[in-house]
This record gives sequence, structure tokens and C-alpha cells, in this order.
Amino acid sequence: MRRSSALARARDSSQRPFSNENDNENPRTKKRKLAEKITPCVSAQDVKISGREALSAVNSQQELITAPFSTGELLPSLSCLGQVDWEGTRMASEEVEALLNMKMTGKAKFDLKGRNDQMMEYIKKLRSCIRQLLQVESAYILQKEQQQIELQEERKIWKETETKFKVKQDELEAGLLEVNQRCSVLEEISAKSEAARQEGLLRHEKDSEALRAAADERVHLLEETEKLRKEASSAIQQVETLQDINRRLQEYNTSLQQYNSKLQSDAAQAIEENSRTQKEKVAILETLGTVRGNNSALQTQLDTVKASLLAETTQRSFIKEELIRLRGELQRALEEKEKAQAELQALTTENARFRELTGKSAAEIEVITSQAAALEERYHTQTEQLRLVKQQLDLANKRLEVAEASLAWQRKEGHDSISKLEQLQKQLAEADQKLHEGELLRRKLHNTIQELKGNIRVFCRVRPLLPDEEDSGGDSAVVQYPNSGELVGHAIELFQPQGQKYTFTFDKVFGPEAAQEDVFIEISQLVQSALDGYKVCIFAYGQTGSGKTHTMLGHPDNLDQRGVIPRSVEQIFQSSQALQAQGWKFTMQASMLEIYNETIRDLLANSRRTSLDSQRSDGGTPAKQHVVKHEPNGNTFVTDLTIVEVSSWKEVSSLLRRAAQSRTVGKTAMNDHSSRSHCVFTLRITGTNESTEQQVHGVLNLIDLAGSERLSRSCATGERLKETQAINKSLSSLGDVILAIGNKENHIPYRNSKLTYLLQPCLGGDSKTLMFVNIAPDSKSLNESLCSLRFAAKVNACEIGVPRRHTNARLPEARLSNN
Ligand SMILES: Nc1ncnc2c1ncn2[C@@H]1O[C@H](COP(=O)(O)OP(=O)(O)OP(=O)(O)O)[C@@H](O)[C@H]1O
Repeated sequence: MRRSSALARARDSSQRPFSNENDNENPRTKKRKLAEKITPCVSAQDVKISGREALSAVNSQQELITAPFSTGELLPSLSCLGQVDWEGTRMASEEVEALLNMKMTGKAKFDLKGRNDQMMEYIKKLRSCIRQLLQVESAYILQKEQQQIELQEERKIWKETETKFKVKQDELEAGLLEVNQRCSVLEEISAKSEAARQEGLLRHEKDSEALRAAADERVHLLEETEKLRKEASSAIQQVETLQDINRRLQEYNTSLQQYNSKLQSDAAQAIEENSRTQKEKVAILETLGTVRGNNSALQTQLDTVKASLLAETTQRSFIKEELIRLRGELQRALEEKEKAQAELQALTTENARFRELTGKSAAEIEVITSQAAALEERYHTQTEQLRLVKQQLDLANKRLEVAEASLAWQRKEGHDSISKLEQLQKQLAEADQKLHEGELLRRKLHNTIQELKGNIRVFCRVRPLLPDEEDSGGDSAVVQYPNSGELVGHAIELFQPQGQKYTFTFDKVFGPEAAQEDVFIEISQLVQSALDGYKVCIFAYGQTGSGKTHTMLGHPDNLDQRGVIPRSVEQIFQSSQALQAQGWKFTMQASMLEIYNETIRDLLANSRRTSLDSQRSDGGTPAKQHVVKHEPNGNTFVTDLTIVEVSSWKEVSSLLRRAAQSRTVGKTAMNDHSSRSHCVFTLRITGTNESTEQQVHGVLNLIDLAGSERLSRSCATGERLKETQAINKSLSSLGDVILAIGNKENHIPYRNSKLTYLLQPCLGGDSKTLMFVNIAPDSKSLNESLCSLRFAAKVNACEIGVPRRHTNARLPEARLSNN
């Protein structure tokens, strides 16, 4: 084993270089390299152990076996054999080569001795060489003999082996025969099985094909099934929705029928009541007119009476004063009379005393007599005056009595007319109240009919002429309102300079005199339904400067000038607080966004820049990308939008201020402070009643759209032009969507603009939607107004479906509140 492995190693190591070396090398170099390789590989011990093997090792080098026996080519073998310790003398192949090629040089031609020596030396070397070769030969012979012995042994072994082989061969042949037979059997079987296999393969292929087809079919079927399942589920959903709608419609229908019959009777009653009320009203108004006439007559009379009473009172006080004066005078006259009587008495006494004394002259007596006569005269005059004064006093007393009697009568008359007036006023208030209730009932019925019809409601609002429009001769006569009949408050007429008239009717038309409160009263019911779990959407549409922002926002801090958003939020908060008594708890979440140049921007984001330009020029971080998402449950939300929980109007007010600072506005040819974006305020309302475990989810969307305007009128350039184009594109998409809904088309192009995609649930869903169409009344805006009104008329005709209440428990049909 060791030997064969050594030889194998030698073979390996000797063969490997050839296989790797360049084939283009000449054979001599190859042989030399081989000799060099063999030399270290085959040890003397190996050769001694088995010369045959050593030779076979040498012979295995094909080159050596087949090479002719030339000196140069022998040398590798010699050097190889030279490793065997023949005599201890070895000659290098170069030396043998040099010896053979050696030339006799260096000696003179006639230096025979020198040349002889040289020759002798050469011969000596040759002899040594020949000796070596002889040694090699004898070694070969020895080896050959040895090999022959080994060969014989080998042959013997081989013979034995051959016999064994023969036996074995026979056995094997017999086995082979058997094997062949078996093989043929097997071949037959194999052929059969091959055929079967082929058949199987074919079948397998067919099966695989069928399997593949089946798999494809299965995938297809699965897809189909999935599709069908989806279709089925959507169909089921649709069916459920339809059933639900149907049921609700049936309920609606029954309730409507009931309601209708009730309404009819109510309406008949209301009509009767109304006509009665109208008659009463007319009568009352007539009475009121008469009463007012009477009243004014009475009032005049009262005034006259009051004046005469005043005159009487003045006269009475004057008479009283006169009486007092006369009484004083009478008193004085009486005193003077008494004094004169006393003087007369004294004079008479003195006269008598004189007469008695007879010492007084007749002249003195004459004087005294005349004095006494004068005194008597005065006394008589004063008595007469006193009588006259007494007469006057009696007269004055009588006049006073008459005046007091007439005053008492007039007072009574006044009281009577006042109580009559009060009665009439009470009747008038009652009639007004009835009229108001009738109007409320009418509005409620109208709302119900509109809800059942599923239409978008449209209110038209015409703003007053602005001061500069009045200055520039703006003519309000282009817009008029019918002032009699059914159309009062519901129609608007536009007159073209050529005299052409266009009449549009809407759910409500507000003229320039309509206050913010009047507008809100009309929509308060709708706003209220957000608290009942409805989705409510109110948006303002109109040309730039027509009053959309005024209507939707107004001036939030001015009580009278507050628009729809502040009033709605306040009403919602008030009503939600009132509902707390019934166990309801509400949470409100507010958000505000604008759509500017087809990009959604968060108006409540803290990091928001106030100007778009700064966003572009400072190279700062771009604002977040907001995307509108519609959830399968019907909810719509905008990604990454700031949502603030609010619990009071004050909080909302500060949010509105924050948003107003962030909103994109600019100056246009038509409005100094124009909104250049669509602004959407959203209030999400969640109400929970812990005792009844009811929940409502309402949404209030209040939208101030950017102004619609024609580029020619807006005179926009640059950034404004881009804005205007974006605004017009989104508004025209809104028109397309409404047209498609109106035409009941299969595909509604909601995705054509961010605005329509955001408004999708309001336009085509189950929400209550109202649109304000704002109109500027000046003659320059006539064409824009006509476009806006035509658009609004289309919207008004658009049926979007029946509004649905979003609750997670069955609520009684009654509203949460009756505001
Ligand atoms: N009903 C109204 N009563 C009094 N003033 C009004 C009324 N409506 C609008 N205005 C005034 O008209 C001007 C333009 O109104 P507003 O800014 O609301 O128009 P807009 O339609 O929102 O314009 P834009 O689309 O350009 O934003 C404002 O000065 C506003 O105060």
C-alpha cells in the first residue's frame, strides 16, 4: 500500500506539471523538467524495494519509455538511476554532454604528446562514462532479471487470478446471463414502465397542464370569487343600504303619509287658520288701523283735554290766586270798612260832642260832615266791590267745578281708550305670534320636503352697494325682487340694459337690507341638525367681492356683524350645554384648512408660515403634504391636519383669529382683501348619552370658497393669474361634478380637484348641504351675477340623496333639541 501510494504520489507529482505546463515547450525541456521532477520523488529505498516498480515508475513517464537512447535523453534516466548507489561515482549530465562535445584544442599541431595526453584524458573520461553506462546496463539487466522473476511470479499470480477470473467470469457470465435475462425482463418491465412512465408523463403533463389550467382557473376563479364576493358584499351593502333606505323610505313614507295626512289636516287647518288668521289679521289690522285712528284721535283728544285741563288748571290756579287776592282785598276792604266805620263812629261821636259843646264853627262842622260823607261813599264803594268780588268768586268756583267734572270725564275716556288700545295691542301680538308660528311651520315643512327630496338647498344673498360703487354710479336697478305673490322672498330678477329679464327662484332670497341675524335664523335649524348626528355642509359661492366672507365669517367680534361660522358655533355650544340636563355630553373638534393652488394647507398648524412667498424663497422645509381620505364608514379626513378640541366659543374665536392670519388673501382688481383660496372650517361633534348609551356623530363643514371671476375682469397677472386659474379650475370641477350628479351619470369626476374630492360626501353623500350664492348688485357685475345665478340654479336642481343620521344606537326620531 505504501509503495503504491508512493508511486501514485510520484505519478501524480510527475503528471501534474505536464498537465499544467505550456504544451508549446520543446520535448527536450519537457524531459529535463521531468527528470528534475522525478529525481527528488523516487527515493533509493523505493527502488531497492522493488526495481520493477521503480522502473514502472520511470516507465510511467511516457517520454522516457518511447525516447530513443541518445546520450542527452538518457541522462535523465541516468541521473534518476544515479540516485541508486551503484559505485558512489556519478557523472552529471552536463559533464557527459561536455565530454561528448569536447574538442581537442589548446595544443599545437605538432605537440603530439600534449595532444596524446589530452586524448588519454578524454579516453579516461569516456571510459568512466562507458563504465557508468555498463553499470547502468548491468543494473538494467539485473533489474530485468528481477523483473522477469517478478513477471513470472506475476504471471503465476495472474494465471491464478485468470483462472479465478475465468471461474469468476463464468460465474459472472452465468450471473450476467441471469442478469441479462433479468435485464431483459427488467427491460421489458422497464420498457413497459417506460411506456407507462411516458404515458404517465404524458398523463402527468396533461395533468400538470390541466392542473396549471386548473390553478389558473382557480386563481381566476378566486379572483372572480373575490370580485364576486366584493361585488356581493357591496351588493349586499347596497341591498342593505337600499333596504335601509327602502325601510327608511317606507318609514319615511308611512311617517310621511301620516305626516302628510297630518300635514294636510294641519295644512288645511293651517290654511284655515291662516285664512282665519289672515282675515283676523286683516280685521285686526283694520281694527288696528281704526284703533290707531281712534287712538290718535283719542290721543289728540287726550292731548286737547290735557291741554284744556292744563289751561283749566292754570286758570283754576289763576282763579285761586285771584280768589286769594280778592279775599285779601275783601279782608282789607272789610278792615278799611271797619276802620271807616270806626272813624265814622268817632266823627259822629265828635260831631255830637261839638254840637253839644256848640263852640265849634259851622265851617268846621261842614268839613267834618263832608269827610263823613266821603267816608260813607268809600264804604259804599268798597261794599259794592266786595259784592262784585264775591260774585266773581262764586263764578270762579262754579267754573272750577265744571272744569273738574270735565277732567274726570276726560280721564275716564282716556282710561277707556287706553284699555281698548291695550286690548288691541294684545290681539295684534297674538296675531303676530300666530303668523310667526305659521311661518315656522311653513319653514319646517319646506325643510322636511327638501330633505326628503334630497336636494342641495340654495339661498341667494345680495349685498348692498358699496360706497365706491354708489359714488361711481352703481345701479341697483339691475337686481330686483318680486314684492307680491308666492315669489316674495324666494325670487330674484336680473335686468339687462337691453331690457331682458332673468328670473331665478331659490329656497330663500335675501336682499341687501337683510341683517346677519336674519340670514342665520334661516339656517339655524340646519346647523342644529349637526348636533343631531347629521353631516352638514354650508358653502358660499360667488364672484370676488360679492360678500361670501361677510356671510360666512363676518366680523366675529362684532355682535351684529357676526357671520354664519361664529353664530353656528355659538348655537352648537349653547344647545349642547342645554342638552347636558338630559344626560348628553358632547366633545367638539375643530380644524381649518385652505385649498390654495390645488394644495391643502393647514391654517391651524403652529409652524405655518404666513406667506406663501416666504415658503418658496427662504428654501425652508416644505409644508406637510395633506391628503384627503374617505374611510369606508363614510368619514372623511385630511391627513396630518391640526385638530383642536374646543369647548367654548372663545376658544373657537381665537382659532378663527389664528386662521385668519394664516389665510392667503390678496388684492385683486375687484376686492382689496380678496380670499385667494377655498377655506374650510370643520367642527366634528360627538355626543354621548351615558344613561342611554346612545352616541351621535355630526359634522359641520362651513366653507368660504374663493371668488369666481373671469380672468378678463380680474386683470390678474403673474402669481394672481396662477391663483385665479387654479380657483377657476376647481370651481369648474365643482360645476362638472354637480352637472354629473344632476344627470345621474355613472362616473362623477370628484377627483378632478381637491375641492370636489373633499366635498364628495357633501355633494354625493348623505349630508345636508346648503349653498349661498352671493351676488354683487352693481351693473358692472351683471354678467358675473348671471353666471353665478345660473350655476346656483343647477345646484338647486341637483339631488344628492337622503341625509342620514350617524348614530350607533337607535335614537327616537325626535331631535335632540327643538331649537
Ligand atoms: N351683506 C353685506 N352688508 C354689508 N357689507 C357687505 C355685505 N356683504 C359684503 N359686504 C362688504 O363687501 C365687501 C366684500 O365682501 P367680502 O370680502 O365678504 O367678499 P367675498 O365674496 O368674500 O370676496 P372674495 O371672494 O374676494 O374674498 C366687504 O367690504 C364687505 O364688508
